[in-house]
Amino acid sequence: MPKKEQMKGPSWSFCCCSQCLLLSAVVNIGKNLLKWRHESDLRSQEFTEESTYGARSTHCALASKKCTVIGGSGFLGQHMVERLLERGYSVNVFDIRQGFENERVQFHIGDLCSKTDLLPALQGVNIVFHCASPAPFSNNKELFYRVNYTGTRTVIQACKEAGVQKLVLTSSASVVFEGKDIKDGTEDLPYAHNPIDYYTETKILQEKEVLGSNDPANNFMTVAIRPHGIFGPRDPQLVPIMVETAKSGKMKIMIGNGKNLVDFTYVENVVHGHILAAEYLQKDSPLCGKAYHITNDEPIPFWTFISRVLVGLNYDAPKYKIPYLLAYYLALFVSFLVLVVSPLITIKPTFTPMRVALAGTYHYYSCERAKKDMGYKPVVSLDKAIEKTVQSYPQLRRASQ
Ligand SMILES: NC(=O)C1=CN([C@@H]2O[C@H](COP(=O)(O)OP(=O)(O)OC[C@H]3O[C@@H](n4cnc5c(N)ncnc54)[C@H](OP(=O)(O)O)[C@@H]3O)[C@@H](O)[C@H]2O)C=CC1
Ligand SMILES: CC(C)CCC[C@@H](C)[C@H]1CC[C@H]2C3=C(CC[C@]12C)[C@@]1(C)CCC(=O)C[C@@H]1CC3
Repeated sequence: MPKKEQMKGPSWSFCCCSQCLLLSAVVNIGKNLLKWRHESDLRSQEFTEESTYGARSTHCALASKKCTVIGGSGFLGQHMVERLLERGYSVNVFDIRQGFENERVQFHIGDLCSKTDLLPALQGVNIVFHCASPAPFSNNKELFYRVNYTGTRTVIQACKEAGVQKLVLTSSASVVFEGKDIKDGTEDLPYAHNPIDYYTETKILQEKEVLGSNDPANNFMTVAIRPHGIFGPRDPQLVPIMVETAKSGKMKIMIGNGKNLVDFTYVENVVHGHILAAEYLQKDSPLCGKAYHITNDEPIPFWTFISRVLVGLNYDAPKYKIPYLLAYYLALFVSFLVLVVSPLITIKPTFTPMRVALAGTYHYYSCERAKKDMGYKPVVSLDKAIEKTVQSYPQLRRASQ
């Protein structure tokens, strides 16, 4: 709407004859209209330029910018919160712990499995981002089932009850991965019949629940984002595990021939994909009830990525190679031994069949659907992402010898 002063009546000039008055009024109205049109063009131009989120986001961005990030204290969640605040959203965080301090964020501490805990965090909120999960390497099956599956059902119920309109789930590209090569996999691939671990099994159940609950007729729309191999500053997992493995001297051998391409996705690109999805998710949009791969769109040989990060942190790149199948059966054998001795001692092996599969096979995914339906394009290239990540871990850098 034009501002008040632009709406004010025409200003009268010195001659008072009726023709002149009429002419002057018409001229002034014309001028004001032109001025308003120009300013409104500028405003929309400003929005489009400032926004990488496309024209269709205008409605959402102006109408409602209140959201809750479930899992907002975690690695991805914190990056989500930072970007959402920059984009002018008002942000609630719901998490089992408070991971950081920020006076602009309203924290709600609770367990997502409890609707009573959730409901206060969802009042007056239009969009919910659900990116909470137990850590993927946990062995606690019951916890995965409770949080990822039944907990997500509770999130859906609570969203509906609180009148939330959009639910954006952080799923995982691994929901279609069975430990066998996937090259440029699309979202049409079926869910894994034999998921690589229990974490993935419950991510499948979770995604099905969220997409199945999409109900635009009742003003409840859902979408699932499937990232893969998220990395970036403050990640407590990927880079620290790599460095830990290198420090213990176990990072000397490459699994397979070193050529297998994999997606590693910079956290800011993952965040960008989530926000785009939220802003493009409208009643009539193709996003409703669908899953979207979000990657860096630059698959890289697994061992090249590992080597670049390690060398960047002053560790040696792995040099030797072991055939993939040999490594896989060795890891199976190790798991068997660990199981046998488990009543006596608890061992957590680094070398697991799941990690061998992740390290030795091709698994990269097409993000064409996200490009087409929401204009997705990575905002940070892989080179820049690796550079930024390496720089962000000075404490993990090996001192020069
Ligand atoms: N990291 C990756 O490479 C990939 C991750 N994903 C998905 O992305 C999402 C975010 O992952 P990431 O940021 O790495 O994970 P984090 O573990 O860093 O963040 C998850 C957050 O959720 C919290 N949380 C766990 N259980 C509950 C609960 N019952 N109620 C409330 N909060 C809870 C965690 O608390 P606490 O730390 O105390 O457990 C943590 O703060 C997850 O859904 C994951 O499955 C998908 C693909 C790849
Ligand atoms: C010890 C080395 C041989 C491997 C070190 C790197 C790994 C820690 C990571 C390489 C691929 C990553 C990955 C995940 C976790 C960390 C890696 C195994 C996920 C399992 C995280 C959760 C998901 O949803 C899927 C990810 C696939 C890739």
